[in-house]
Amino acid sequence: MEVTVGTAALALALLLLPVLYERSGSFRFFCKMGFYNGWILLLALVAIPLCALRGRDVENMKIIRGLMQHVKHLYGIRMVVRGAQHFPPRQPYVVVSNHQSSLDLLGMMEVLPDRCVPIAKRELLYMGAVGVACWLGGIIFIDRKRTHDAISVMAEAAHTMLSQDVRVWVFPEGTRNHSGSMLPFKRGAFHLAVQAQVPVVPIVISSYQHFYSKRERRFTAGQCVIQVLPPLPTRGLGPADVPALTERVRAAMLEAFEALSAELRPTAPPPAPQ
Ligand SMILES: CCCCC/C=C\C/C=C\CCCCCCCC(=O)SCCNC(=O)CCNC(=O)[C@H](O)C(C)(C)COP(=O)(O)OP(=O)(O)OC[C@H]1O[C@@H](n2cnc3c(N)ncnc32)[C@H](O)[C@@H]1OP(=O)(O)O
Ligand SMILES: CCCCCCCC/C=C\CCCCCCCC(=O)OC[C@@H](O)COP(=O)(O)O
Repeated sequence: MEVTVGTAALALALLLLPVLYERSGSFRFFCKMGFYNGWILLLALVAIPLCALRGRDVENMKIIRGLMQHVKHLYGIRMVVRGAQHFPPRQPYVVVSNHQSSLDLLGMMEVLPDRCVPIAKRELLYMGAVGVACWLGGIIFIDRKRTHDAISVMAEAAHTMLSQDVRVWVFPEGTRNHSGSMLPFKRGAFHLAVQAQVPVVPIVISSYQHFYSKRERRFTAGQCVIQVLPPLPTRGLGPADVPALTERVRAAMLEAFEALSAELRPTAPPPAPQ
């Protein structure tokens, strides 16, 4: 009898789910984000054996990129890349980009150059299969609570970039930022570029506000522009130049971010005729 009641309750709940999905924006939001995380976890399980054939290797980022590129279609997100010609050919560089949400992975995978690894917080390592896939992809992990250790890891990265022809992708805001602007930039990425004497390539991912908002629990289809800005050389610069370089790059990125936000903002409907 208990089994029958339980089964009936489960069947009813399953029947109600599509209704709830249709009627509740919040429920839809949580379903979409849950599926996003679950799907990435599943993709990581596919990526692990493929990447393990090489061991920990930057070339594995091509596998991760390839496996991730369809995800935007599942959500109806159209991605437009502008300025891809600005990527310097055949040389190491440091990419810096704004960081709004875990959705940034989609934009990153859209433009990720070959032999380019992100710098990520070490907590990602403990996300089960995702952590293992990230490790196999050669992602560089830093402990944000230990500044001295993080700086050592980045100094080592400067060496690796030159000796192994590797590019590095950093989110200089250091954390996700949903404010609709950009946080002050931390200087690690710019020290890294100056230490390795390689250019900084700024990338701006347009605001998600018109199709995604964590606060409002809104996630619909939409368009995202990924704008690659002209690289800034660092040859001849030293540690004393890092603050000015940081501010120059942030100002250029903020200007591009605001221009994209204005361009993509849905235009208000025309006023109703009197
Ligand atoms: C298909 C299968 C899929 C499976 C896998 C699925 C998905 C994975 C795929 C891809 C993964 C993508 C990765 C995801 C992205 C994750 C993004 C993140 O994790 S963001 C968070 C981590 N990143 C950062 O924090 C980078 C930015 N931070 C910095 O650069 C910081 O400066 C810092 C180095 C971390 C240190 O920060 P802290 O707050 O502790 O200190 P300060 O910034 O105030 O710096 C103190 C002082 O030190 C100087 N400094 C900084 N760096 C250096 C350096 N390298 N060398 C010398 N000096 C340095 C700095 O200038 C300050 O001094 P001063 O105040 O005098 O200027
Ligand atoms: C055995 C443990 C199993 C745990 C399973 C966890 C499952 C998680 C599954 C998929 C997660 C997919 C998203 C991973 C990539 C997220 C990248 C990201 O955006 O990181 C945030 C980081 O930039 C800044 O962090 P904070 O904003 O400071 O916070």
